[in-house]
Amino acid sequence: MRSITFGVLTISDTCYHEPAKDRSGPRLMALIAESFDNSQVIAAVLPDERDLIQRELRKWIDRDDVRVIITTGGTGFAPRDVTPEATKPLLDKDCNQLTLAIALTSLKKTKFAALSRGVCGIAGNTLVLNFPGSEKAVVECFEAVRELLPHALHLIGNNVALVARTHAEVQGTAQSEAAVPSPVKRDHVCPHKTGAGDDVDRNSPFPMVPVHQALDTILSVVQRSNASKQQMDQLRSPVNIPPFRASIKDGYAMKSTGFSGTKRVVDCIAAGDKVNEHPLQEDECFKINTGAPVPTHADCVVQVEDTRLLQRDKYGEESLVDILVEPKAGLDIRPIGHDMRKGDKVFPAADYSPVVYKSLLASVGLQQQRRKPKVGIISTGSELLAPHQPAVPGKIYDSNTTMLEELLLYFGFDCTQKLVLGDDLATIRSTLSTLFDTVDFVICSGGVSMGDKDYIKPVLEELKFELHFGRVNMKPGKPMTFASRGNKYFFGLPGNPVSAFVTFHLFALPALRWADGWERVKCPLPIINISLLNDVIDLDSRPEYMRASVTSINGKLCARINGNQISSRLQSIVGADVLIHLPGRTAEKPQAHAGETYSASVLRYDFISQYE
Ligand SMILES: Nc1nc2c(c(=O)[nH]1)N[C@H]1C(S)=C(S)[C@@H](COP(=O)(O)OP(=O)(O)OC[C@H]3O[C@@H](n4cnc5c(N)ncnc54)[C@H](O)[C@@H]3O)O[C@H]1N2
Ligand code: MOO
Ligand SMILES: [Mg+2]
Repeated sequence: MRSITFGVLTISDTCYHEPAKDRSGPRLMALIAESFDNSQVIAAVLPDERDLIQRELRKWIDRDDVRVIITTGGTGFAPRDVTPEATKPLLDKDCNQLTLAIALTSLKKTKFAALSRGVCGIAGNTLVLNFPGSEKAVVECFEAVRELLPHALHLIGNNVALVARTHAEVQGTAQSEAAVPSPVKRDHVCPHKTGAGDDVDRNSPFPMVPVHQALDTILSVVQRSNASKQQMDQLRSPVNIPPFRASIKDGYAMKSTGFSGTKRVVDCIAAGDKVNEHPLQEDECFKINTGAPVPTHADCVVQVEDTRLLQRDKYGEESLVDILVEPKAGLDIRPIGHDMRKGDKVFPAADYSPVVYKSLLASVGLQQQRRKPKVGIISTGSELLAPHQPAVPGKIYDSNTTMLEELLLYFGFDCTQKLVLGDDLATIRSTLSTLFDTVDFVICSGGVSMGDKDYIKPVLEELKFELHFGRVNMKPGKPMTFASRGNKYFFGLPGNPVSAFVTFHLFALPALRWADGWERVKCPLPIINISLLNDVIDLDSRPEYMRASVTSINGKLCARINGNQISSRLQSIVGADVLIHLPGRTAEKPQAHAGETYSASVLRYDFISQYE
């Protein structure tokens, strides 16, 4: 099934200079994704410059896959509002009635809609619609045309085969009848509420949301706790580091008021010794080791390399050394509290790395636990056997419980509960209704797709969870589900082991980090650009997250896909350094080729497998 591409063009001087201020463009993209399965969106932000707008529109109109362009902004009466003027010369046909439909819908909401001069028309095979710039107006205008779009595209195509296909594409179904399309579905009515599918509509009621939108939703729903940050902010050191004046070098401690030349070695001081308080003459010194306490009456250390041994006593101990450099006060001594003073903040900034947290705590003699989100893991499936059980016909070994627990530990989170449940409505219902008494997050695998034993979504609805999304436009991981009730969060990862692996990294991990107070930018895995080594890869209609291993070739990072990518084949995670992000297939770009650069999420710290 081919996807349909929408173009969303934000036209605003302000948004052009500060893209973060663009709310209407992203809102339109979200509306498109939730209304039309199998849609792609390309987007751009331009200033109110007629030539620039026209050039971008022309480029998009010339693309085969772009079937609808929606502009937002620049339709008003201000001198710089030129969107309609930029659009009109490109149109082959005016669509005045569509313009009227938008105007009538908007006028019902506000009389100020009369101040929008947006036009609608057809350019080549592309429908172009001018919407006003405000987010509210964009939602209203989209509502006015949403149900008309499938039929409009159908008619613009004017080709029976294309019409049928377009219809199927826009509806997100594989059916190819060319009947008048029914309105797109948005209601969250789960067909498996009773365990039996609805006979009339056998499609999922959940729109496929784009990956970035799914993550945005998660991070806007999950509450960010500053408990960890506060704990780090408030933690004061109970000790000085070093607690005594410590020698930085192996050498000789002496008085700087003395001189270079011959000195008697009066004693040897090792790390762990008490501070030596004996009087010291200017022609005397102590032999001393790195990390050992500098004697009270010495004020500098001269490293062994800058000395010469002159004599040993009868026991073989050094007795006379020649100091070859001028001793300077403070030389090679770390003063008390040099690295951290008693009462100082242990963490100058929040750092959530368990390595950092635990080692700094250890350095000041503390062992305190950090408050982290409480997480429970569930694997669902009546076919699952624990790895220690003997093989049984019809059953398979459960890899997800182990995988999810190890991933939590790897990323510094704990698993407080671990459960394996059969596909049984009552068990799932009763377990979920009590599990949240003790955990904040449940990361569950399986039971979220279209089977009559996929009970997760109906149980969540029964338990009054809000289902934020139930499908994501990605491969693997399509049935990925996220729900919440108050500050309790449920991640329904698809059961296929690789789907669970990928969706854990892309959604559950960022959510846990966010809940733990991490900065937004640090919540997802780090992303790098990487060059593809495989000759040709056929792109899927869904954006795909392929497991790949990284080779550094003359310093350039390159990735090779790890064999068969079917979501049941867990072996594809062996040696997987990154998830390479391949875009959904378009007519223009059906394949990925060697040498092309793609983004990739780094799965682990030691992420380069080979150097060439
Ligand atoms: N009619 C449709 N069927 C399916 C669709 C769809 O859109 N329409 N989506 C497919 C996709 S994509 C995925 S992914 C799976 C996910 O399904 P569920 O989340 O409901 O998972 P299950 O059906 O329970 O299991 C799927 C698969 O994975 C195996 N599995 C499950 N748990 C474990 C485990 N803990 N360890 C190892 N393997 C596990 C299970 O035996 C199944 O083979 O749905 C497709 N179906
Ligand atoms: O999306 Mo499913 O996760 O392809 O296997
Ligand atoms: Mg299933």
